[in-house]
Amino acid sequence: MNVVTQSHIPGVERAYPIGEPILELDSISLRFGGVQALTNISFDIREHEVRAIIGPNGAGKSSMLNVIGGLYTPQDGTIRFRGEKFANMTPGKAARLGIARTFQNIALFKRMTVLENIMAGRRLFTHANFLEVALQLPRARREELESREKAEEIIEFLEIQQIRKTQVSRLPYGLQKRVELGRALAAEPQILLLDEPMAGMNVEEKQDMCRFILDVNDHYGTTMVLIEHDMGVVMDISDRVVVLDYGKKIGDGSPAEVRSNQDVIDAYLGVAH
Ligand SMILES: Nc1ncnc2c1ncn2[C@@H]1O[C@H](COP(=O)(O)OP(=O)(O)OP(=O)(O)O)[C@@H](O)[C@H]1O
Repeated sequence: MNVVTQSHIPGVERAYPIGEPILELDSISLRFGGVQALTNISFDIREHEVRAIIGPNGAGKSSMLNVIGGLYTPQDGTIRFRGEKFANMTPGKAARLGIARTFQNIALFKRMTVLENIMAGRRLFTHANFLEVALQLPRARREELESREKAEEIIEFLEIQQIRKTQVSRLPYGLQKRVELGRALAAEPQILLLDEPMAGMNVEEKQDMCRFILDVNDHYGTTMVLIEHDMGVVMDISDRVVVLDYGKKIGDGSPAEVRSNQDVIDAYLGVAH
């Protein structure tokens, strides 16, 4: 197997070399009434890699992410996570397996602060009931402290200390996206699904987001699956790219391989986006 040991920083060894497939999608087909959103799609995602899904509008990228995250159940095909077969993934199962995601339209609690939003991402790790929290019983206090500690670590990592007590609705779009990344990280995911993490950002915000995606991958070893329209961004930060068009897979490989694939050039790269 071709193990990639090169870090995203040239000349530096990767702390988490790319490993075996952690997620395998086999012959996935998904229909909405008469619309065939995905047709017989198979590909895998290796542990610790940055994997991109690209394709023109309506190609099926979001549908694919929603199948992985358990929001959509495909009519055909299977998903394997660390070799275990799942005919029907659900959002709850995905979360328990360590699959977290961000959304195209920011899904934060707008009236809460940055810190509170990131702490909200810890809910998988908190078990205290309402009464325990209200009475501040030992388990509730301990969980609250752990959540806060983890949230503060993430805030420092994402360089958002200055806004930790700011209400999210007051933040510019690019920073809200960074907070959303932080909230997903609070769940300590093994796989992070990013739905157009750079959409609507200016060049500077995009550069920042790219850096944080690579930093997260380098520092935590988190496997990343991202959908992105900006081809430049995808080619710069991805280890491997899968290309969809009209719900079918037309390319799969390294950025260089995908770039020189004629079907991809015809279907996607030749089209102005
Ligand atoms: N919930 C749904 N109900 C009905 N049709 C849907 C649904 N979700 C997606 N589709 C259809 O499935 C096809 C693939 O859509 P999808 O959103 O997955 O593509 P995409 O590549 O993410 O597009 P975009 O880049 O525009 O977001 C489209 O024809 C779309 O209209």
